[in-house]
Amino acid sequence: MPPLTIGVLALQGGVGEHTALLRRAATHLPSPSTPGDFSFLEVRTPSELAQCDALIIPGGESTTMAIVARRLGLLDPLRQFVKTDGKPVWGTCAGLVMLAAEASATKQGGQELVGGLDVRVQRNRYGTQMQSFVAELALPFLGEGERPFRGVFIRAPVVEEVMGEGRAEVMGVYGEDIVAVKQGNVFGTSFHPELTDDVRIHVWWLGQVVEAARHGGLPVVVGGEGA
Ligand SMILES: NC(=O)CC[C@H](N)C(=O)O
Repeated sequence: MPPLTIGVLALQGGVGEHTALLRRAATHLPSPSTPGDFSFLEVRTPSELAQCDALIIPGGESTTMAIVARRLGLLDPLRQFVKTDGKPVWGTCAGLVMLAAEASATKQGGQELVGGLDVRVQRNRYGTQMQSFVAELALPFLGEGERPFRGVFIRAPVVEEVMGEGRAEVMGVYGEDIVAVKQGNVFGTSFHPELTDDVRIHVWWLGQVVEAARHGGLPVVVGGEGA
């Protein structure tokens, strides 16, 4: 299999942290997925995006990210990457907001989204930066009997509604709140695994990317339109 190029959208937010954890995660994948099987690319232009087999959209500020993406001509290529090409994409925090079909608690006039997940998110569910917290999350997709994952929540969104025919699969909850969700090729988490030194979710996601490449892509489960 040719090396896979994993992009991290680098308009704003926790870019370096994701790249560092991806590099570490690559060393944990079972052979033949050795680190040499991957290259990592910070994505700022449509032509960089076109080189990627998979993409992470990091945390930051989704309104800013959308404005910058629009200015750089990246919004439509991102929509195509996620919804037409069906490439694996993972959004963390603001990245989850970008991948949602709808976002509430958004100022008048709304914000542009990429879409891909048939969900409505509520932004800033737990309040301001000052109300940031860490919570132990049981994440079944990491495997049976795995220890909890330390979820870092910073002005985090939650999935307040799974829309449509419920094609988005709930992957993790915090109390009653949905904080991890997956729909075909699209995965989103409310929290920031890249701000921990726990590689497990990055390892799991890279494993999904490798599987998708082996089988010619993950199923695209027609996602939300974005705003
Ligand atoms: N840590 C974060 O990514 C915060 C997300 C931000 N509150 C937003 O709505 O876009």
